[in-house]
Amino acid sequence: MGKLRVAVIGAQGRMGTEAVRAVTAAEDLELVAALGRGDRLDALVEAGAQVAVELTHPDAVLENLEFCVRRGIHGVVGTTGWTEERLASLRGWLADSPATGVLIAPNFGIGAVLTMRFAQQAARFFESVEIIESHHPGKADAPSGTAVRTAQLVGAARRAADRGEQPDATMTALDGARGALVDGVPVHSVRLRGLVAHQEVRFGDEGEVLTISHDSMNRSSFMPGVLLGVRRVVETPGLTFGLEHFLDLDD
Ligand SMILES: NC(=O)c1ccc[n+]([C@@H]2O[C@H](COP(=O)([O-])OP(=O)(O)OC[C@H]3O[C@@H](n4cnc5c(N)ncnc54)[C@H](O)[C@@H]3O)[C@@H](O)[C@H]2O)c1
Ligand SMILES: O=C(O)C1=N[C@H](C(=O)O)CCC1
Repeated sequence: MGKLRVAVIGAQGRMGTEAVRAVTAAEDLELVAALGRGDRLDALVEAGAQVAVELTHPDAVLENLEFCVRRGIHGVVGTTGWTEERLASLRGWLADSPATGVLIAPNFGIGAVLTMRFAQQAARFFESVEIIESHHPGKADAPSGTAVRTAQLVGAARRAADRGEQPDATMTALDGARGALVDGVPVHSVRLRGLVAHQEVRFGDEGEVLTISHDSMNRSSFMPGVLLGVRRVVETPGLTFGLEHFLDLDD
Protein backbone atom coordinates (compact mmCIF):
# COMPACT_ATOMS: atom_id res chain seq x y z
CA MET A 1 0.00 0.00 0.00
CA GLY A 2 1.24 3.51 -0.85
CA LYS A 3 1.76 6.28 1.66
CA LEU A 4 -1.29 8.26 2.82
CA ARG A 5 -1.26 11.70 1.19
CA VAL A 6 -1.68 14.38 3.87
CA ALA A 7 -2.06 18.16 3.76
CA VAL A 8 -1.81 20.64 6.63
CA ILE A 9 -3.95 23.81 6.62
CA GLY A 10 -2.60 26.49 8.94
CA ALA A 11 0.87 25.10 8.33
CA GLN A 12 2.78 28.18 9.57
CA GLY A 13 0.95 28.38 12.91
CA ARG A 14 2.05 27.05 16.31
CA MET A 15 0.28 23.72 15.84
CA GLY A 16 0.61 23.61 12.05
CA THR A 17 4.41 23.83 12.23
CA GLU A 18 4.48 20.80 14.54
CA ALA A 19 2.02 18.91 12.35
CA VAL A 20 4.14 19.49 9.22
CA ARG A 21 7.16 18.15 11.12
CA ALA A 22 5.27 15.11 12.44
CA VAL A 23 3.69 14.15 9.11
CA THR A 24 7.01 14.57 7.32
CA ALA A 25 8.72 12.28 9.84
CA ALA A 26 6.08 9.53 9.65
CA GLU A 27 7.13 6.71 7.32
CA ASP A 28 3.60 5.79 6.26
CA LEU A 29 2.53 9.39 5.47
CA GLU A 30 3.50 11.85 2.75
CA LEU A 31 3.11 15.60 3.22
CA VAL A 32 1.69 16.78 -0.12
CA ALA A 33 0.58 20.34 0.75
CA ALA A 34 1.20 22.90 3.50
CA LEU A 35 -1.25 25.78 3.22
CA GLY A 36 -1.21 29.10 5.05
CA ARG A 37 -3.59 32.06 5.17
CA GLY A 38 -4.40 33.28 1.64
CA ASP A 39 -3.35 30.08 -0.11
CA ARG A 40 -5.84 28.56 -2.62
CA LEU A 41 -7.71 25.52 -1.33
CA ASP A 42 -7.59 24.11 -4.88
CA ALA A 43 -3.96 23.27 -4.08
CA LEU A 44 -5.31 20.39 -1.95
CA VAL A 45 -6.98 18.80 -4.96
CA GLU A 46 -4.00 19.48 -7.25
CA ALA A 47 -1.72 17.78 -4.71
CA GLY A 48 -4.03 14.76 -4.45
CA ALA A 49 -4.48 15.13 -0.69
CA GLN A 50 -6.47 12.31 0.93
CA VAL A 51 -6.52 13.84 4.43
CA ALA A 52 -6.35 17.49 5.50
CA VAL A 53 -5.20 18.38 9.01
CA GLU A 54 -7.04 21.61 9.90
CA LEU A 55 -5.28 23.86 12.45
CA THR A 56 -6.34 27.42 11.70
CA HIS A 57 -8.89 29.63 13.45
CA PRO A 58 -12.57 29.34 14.39
CA ASP A 59 -13.36 31.93 11.66
CA ALA A 60 -11.72 29.83 8.91
CA VAL A 61 -12.39 26.21 9.78
CA LEU A 62 -15.91 25.87 8.38
CA GLU A 63 -15.03 27.13 4.90
CA ASN A 64 -11.97 24.87 4.79
CA LEU A 65 -13.95 21.81 5.88
CA GLU A 66 -16.80 22.44 3.44
CA PHE A 67 -14.25 22.54 0.63
CA CYS A 68 -12.59 19.29 1.78
CA VAL A 69 -15.73 17.27 2.51
CA ARG A 70 -17.36 18.23 -0.80
CA ARG A 71 -14.27 16.83 -2.56
CA GLY A 72 -14.01 13.66 -0.50
CA ILE A 73 -10.92 14.80 1.40
CA HIS A 74 -11.03 13.48 4.99
CA GLY A 75 -10.49 15.99 7.80
CA VAL A 76 -8.60 15.87 11.09
CA VAL A 77 -9.55 19.04 12.94
CA GLY A 78 -7.92 20.60 15.98
CA THR A 79 -9.40 24.04 15.51
CA THR A 80 -11.81 24.98 18.30
CA GLY A 81 -14.99 27.07 18.56
CA TRP A 82 -17.54 24.34 17.72
CA THR A 83 -21.23 24.98 18.39
CA GLU A 84 -24.26 22.80 17.67
CA GLU A 85 -25.08 25.06 14.70
CA ARG A 86 -21.61 24.64 13.21
CA LEU A 87 -21.70 20.89 13.74
CA ALA A 88 -25.08 20.74 11.97
CA SER A 89 -23.58 22.41 8.87
CA LEU A 90 -20.72 19.92 8.88
CA ARG A 91 -23.08 16.96 9.30
CA GLY A 92 -25.05 18.23 6.28
CA TRP A 93 -21.93 18.26 4.06
CA LEU A 94 -20.96 14.80 5.31
CA ALA A 95 -24.42 13.46 4.52
CA ASP A 96 -23.82 14.51 0.90
CA SER A 97 -20.41 12.80 0.91
CA PRO A 98 -21.02 9.59 2.89
CA ALA A 99 -17.61 7.99 2.32
CA THR A 100 -15.77 10.95 3.85
CA GLY A 101 -14.66 11.08 7.49
CA VAL A 102 -13.98 14.05 9.77
CA LEU A 103 -12.45 13.83 13.23
CA ILE A 104 -12.86 16.89 15.45
CA ALA A 105 -10.56 16.58 18.45
CA PRO A 106 -11.02 19.28 21.12
CA ASN A 107 -7.68 18.04 22.39
CA PHE A 108 -5.13 15.71 20.72
CA GLY A 109 -3.24 15.13 23.97
CA ILE A 110 -3.73 11.57 25.23
CA GLY A 111 -3.53 12.77 28.84
CA ALA A 112 -6.08 15.48 28.18
CA VAL A 113 -8.49 12.94 26.67
CA LEU A 114 -8.03 10.77 29.76
CA THR A 115 -8.66 13.81 32.00
CA MET A 116 -12.02 14.26 30.29
CA ARG A 117 -12.87 10.58 30.71
CA PHE A 118 -11.85 10.53 34.40
CA ALA A 119 -13.85 13.71 35.07
CA GLN A 120 -16.88 12.15 33.41
CA GLN A 121 -16.51 9.10 35.66
CA ALA A 122 -16.06 11.17 38.86
CA ALA A 123 -18.90 13.61 38.18
CA ARG A 124 -21.77 11.71 39.78
CA PHE A 125 -19.96 11.28 43.11
CA PHE A 126 -19.46 14.98 44.00
CA GLU A 127 -21.75 17.84 44.95
CA SER A 128 -19.53 20.57 43.49
CA VAL A 129 -17.36 20.87 40.39
CA GLU A 130 -15.47 23.74 38.74
CA ILE A 131 -13.02 23.79 35.83
CA ILE A 132 -9.94 26.00 35.54
CA GLU A 133 -8.25 26.07 32.15
CA SER A 134 -4.99 27.97 31.61
CA HIS A 135 -3.41 28.77 28.24
CA HIS A 136 -0.90 30.98 26.44
CA PRO A 137 -2.11 34.54 25.78
CA GLY A 138 -2.15 34.04 21.97
CA LYS A 139 -5.23 31.83 22.20
CA ALA A 140 -8.26 33.19 20.29
CA ASP A 141 -11.10 31.49 22.16
CA ALA A 142 -12.27 31.21 25.77
CA PRO A 143 -13.16 28.92 27.34
CA SER A 144 -10.91 26.38 25.63
CA GLY A 145 -12.56 23.70 23.48
CA THR A 146 -11.27 21.12 25.95
CA ALA A 147 -12.91 22.87 28.91
CA VAL A 148 -16.21 23.21 27.05
CA ARG A 149 -16.16 19.50 26.18
CA THR A 150 -15.19 18.53 29.74
CA ALA A 151 -18.01 20.63 31.16
CA GLN A 152 -20.50 19.06 28.73
CA LEU A 153 -19.42 15.53 29.70
CA VAL A 154 -19.52 16.35 33.43
CA GLY A 155 -22.87 18.15 33.07
CA ALA A 156 -24.40 15.16 31.27
CA ALA A 157 -23.09 12.74 33.91
CA ARG A 158 -24.53 14.92 36.69
CA ARG A 159 -27.93 15.03 34.98
CA ALA A 160 -27.93 11.26 34.47
CA ALA A 161 -27.26 10.88 38.23
CA ASP A 162 -30.01 13.39 39.13
CA ARG A 163 -27.48 15.73 40.69
CA GLY A 164 -29.24 19.08 41.12
CA GLU A 165 -27.72 22.52 40.97
CA GLN A 166 -24.44 23.06 42.76
CA PRO A 167 -24.38 24.80 46.15
CA ASP A 168 -23.41 28.47 45.74
CA ALA A 169 -24.54 31.22 48.10
CA THR A 170 -23.03 34.03 46.02
CA MET A 171 -25.40 37.03 46.13
CA THR A 172 -23.20 39.70 44.56
CA ALA A 173 -20.33 39.19 42.14
CA LEU A 174 -18.29 41.23 39.70
CA ASP A 175 -18.97 40.18 36.10
CA GLY A 176 -16.91 37.08 35.35
CA ALA A 177 -15.90 36.44 38.96
CA ARG A 178 -17.72 33.08 39.00
CA GLY A 179 -16.54 32.10 35.53
CA ALA A 180 -18.65 31.13 32.53
CA LEU A 181 -21.40 28.57 33.12
CA VAL A 182 -21.13 25.67 30.64
CA ASP A 183 -23.79 23.00 31.12
CA GLY A 184 -24.13 24.06 34.77
CA VAL A 185 -20.36 23.89 35.40
CA PRO A 186 -18.41 27.11 36.13
CA VAL A 187 -15.37 27.38 33.83
CA HIS A 188 -12.55 29.84 34.61
CA SER A 189 -10.09 30.84 31.85
CA VAL A 190 -6.55 32.00 32.65
CA ARG A 191 -4.28 33.48 29.92
CA LEU A 192 -0.64 33.70 30.99
CA ARG A 193 2.66 34.15 29.12
CA GLY A 194 4.78 31.03 29.55
CA LEU A 195 1.88 28.56 29.54
CA VAL A 196 0.95 26.13 26.74
CA ALA A 197 -2.28 24.28 27.66
CA HIS A 198 -3.40 23.21 31.14
CA GLN A 199 -6.61 22.16 32.84
CA GLU A 200 -7.80 21.35 36.36
CA VAL A 201 -11.16 19.80 37.11
CA ARG A 202 -11.92 20.30 40.82
CA PHE A 203 -14.59 18.19 42.48
CA GLY A 204 -15.73 18.80 46.06
CA ASP A 205 -17.96 17.17 48.62
CA GLU A 206 -18.23 17.15 52.41
CA GLY A 207 -14.66 16.93 53.75
CA GLU A 208 -12.88 16.03 50.49
CA VAL A 209 -11.66 17.52 47.23
CA LEU A 210 -10.55 15.63 44.13
CA THR A 211 -8.48 17.51 41.55
CA ILE A 212 -7.85 15.98 38.12
CA SER A 213 -5.18 17.97 36.39
CA HIS A 214 -3.35 17.84 33.08
CA ASP A 215 -0.49 19.90 31.60
CA SER A 216 0.67 20.08 27.97
CA MET A 217 4.27 21.30 28.23
CA ASN A 218 4.83 21.64 24.46
CA ARG A 219 2.91 21.21 21.20
CA SER A 220 4.80 18.13 20.05
CA SER A 221 2.80 16.33 22.78
CA PHE A 222 -0.30 16.73 20.59
CA MET A 223 1.29 15.01 17.57
CA PRO A 224 0.76 11.31 18.41
CA GLY A 225 -2.95 12.16 18.61
CA VAL A 226 -2.86 14.03 15.28
CA LEU A 227 -1.13 11.10 13.55
CA LEU A 228 -3.54 8.57 15.08
CA GLY A 229 -6.41 10.72 13.80
CA VAL A 230 -4.95 10.83 10.28
CA ARG A 231 -4.52 7.05 10.14
CA ARG A 232 -7.96 6.24 11.58
CA VAL A 233 -10.14 8.88 9.90
CA VAL A 234 -9.70 7.36 6.43
CA GLU A 235 -11.50 4.22 7.62
CA THR A 236 -14.17 6.04 9.67
CA PRO A 237 -16.80 7.78 7.53
CA GLY A 238 -18.99 10.51 9.04
CA LEU A 239 -18.29 12.76 12.01
CA THR A 240 -16.22 11.55 14.95
CA PHE A 241 -16.18 14.05 17.84
CA GLY A 242 -13.34 13.40 20.26
CA LEU A 243 -10.11 11.42 19.93
CA GLU A 244 -11.34 9.02 22.64
CA HIS A 245 -13.30 7.20 19.95
CA PHE A 246 -10.00 6.13 18.38
CA LEU A 247 -8.39 5.07 21.68
CA ASP A 248 -10.44 1.96 22.54
CA LEU A 249 -10.81 3.26 26.09
CA ASP A 250 -13.38 0.70 27.17
CA ASP A 251 -11.11 -2.30 26.49
N1 LIG B 1 -7.10 20.08 19.43
C1 LIG B 1 -5.91 20.33 19.97
O1 LIG B 1 -5.28 19.48 20.59
C2 LIG B 1 -5.34 21.71 19.82
C3 LIG B 1 -4.09 22.03 20.34
C4 LIG B 1 -3.61 23.30 20.17
C5 LIG B 1 -4.38 24.23 19.48
N2 LIG B 1 -5.60 23.89 19.02
C6 LIG B 1 -6.43 24.81 18.24
O2 LIG B 1 -5.91 24.84 16.92
C7 LIG B 1 -6.11 26.14 16.36
C8 LIG B 1 -4.78 26.71 15.95
O3 LIG B 1 -3.98 26.92 17.08
P1 LIG B 1 -2.54 27.56 16.98
O4 LIG B 1 -2.07 27.81 18.36
O5 LIG B 1 -1.71 26.76 16.04
O6 LIG B 1 -2.89 28.97 16.28
P2 LIG B 1 -1.91 29.90 15.43
O7 LIG B 1 -2.55 31.25 15.40
O8 LIG B 1 -0.51 29.78 15.89
O9 LIG B 1 -1.98 29.25 13.96
C9 LIG B 1 -3.07 29.33 13.10
C10 LIG B 1 -2.53 29.47 11.70
O10 LIG B 1 -3.61 29.37 10.79
C11 LIG B 1 -3.43 30.35 9.79
N3 LIG B 1 -4.71 30.59 9.15
C12 LIG B 1 -5.75 31.35 9.57
N4 LIG B 1 -6.75 31.31 8.69
C13 LIG B 1 -6.34 30.48 7.69
C14 LIG B 1 -6.95 30.02 6.50
N5 LIG B 1 -8.17 30.41 6.12
N6 LIG B 1 -6.25 29.15 5.70
C15 LIG B 1 -5.00 28.74 6.06
N7 LIG B 1 -4.38 29.16 7.18
C16 LIG B 1 -5.06 30.02 7.98
C17 LIG B 1 -2.84 31.55 10.52
O11 LIG B 1 -2.21 32.45 9.63
C18 LIG B 1 -1.87 30.85 11.45
O12 LIG B 1 -0.61 30.64 10.82
C19 LIG B 1 -6.83 26.94 17.46
O13 LIG B 1 -8.24 26.87 17.26
C20 LIG B 1 -6.45 26.22 18.72
O14 LIG B 1 -7.38 26.40 19.75
C21 LIG B 1 -6.09 22.66 19.18
O1 LIG C 1 -3.42 26.31 22.40
C1 LIG C 1 -4.63 26.14 22.15
O2 LIG C 1 -5.31 27.00 21.56
C2 LIG C 1 -5.28 24.88 22.55
N1 LIG C 1 -6.50 24.68 22.16
C3 LIG C 1 -7.29 23.54 22.44
C4 LIG C 1 -8.48 23.92 23.27
O3 LIG C 1 -9.05 25.01 23.08
O4 LIG C 1 -8.89 23.14 24.14
C5 LIG C 1 -6.49 22.40 23.01
C6 LIG C 1 -5.41 22.83 23.93
C7 LIG C 1 -4.51 23.87 23.29
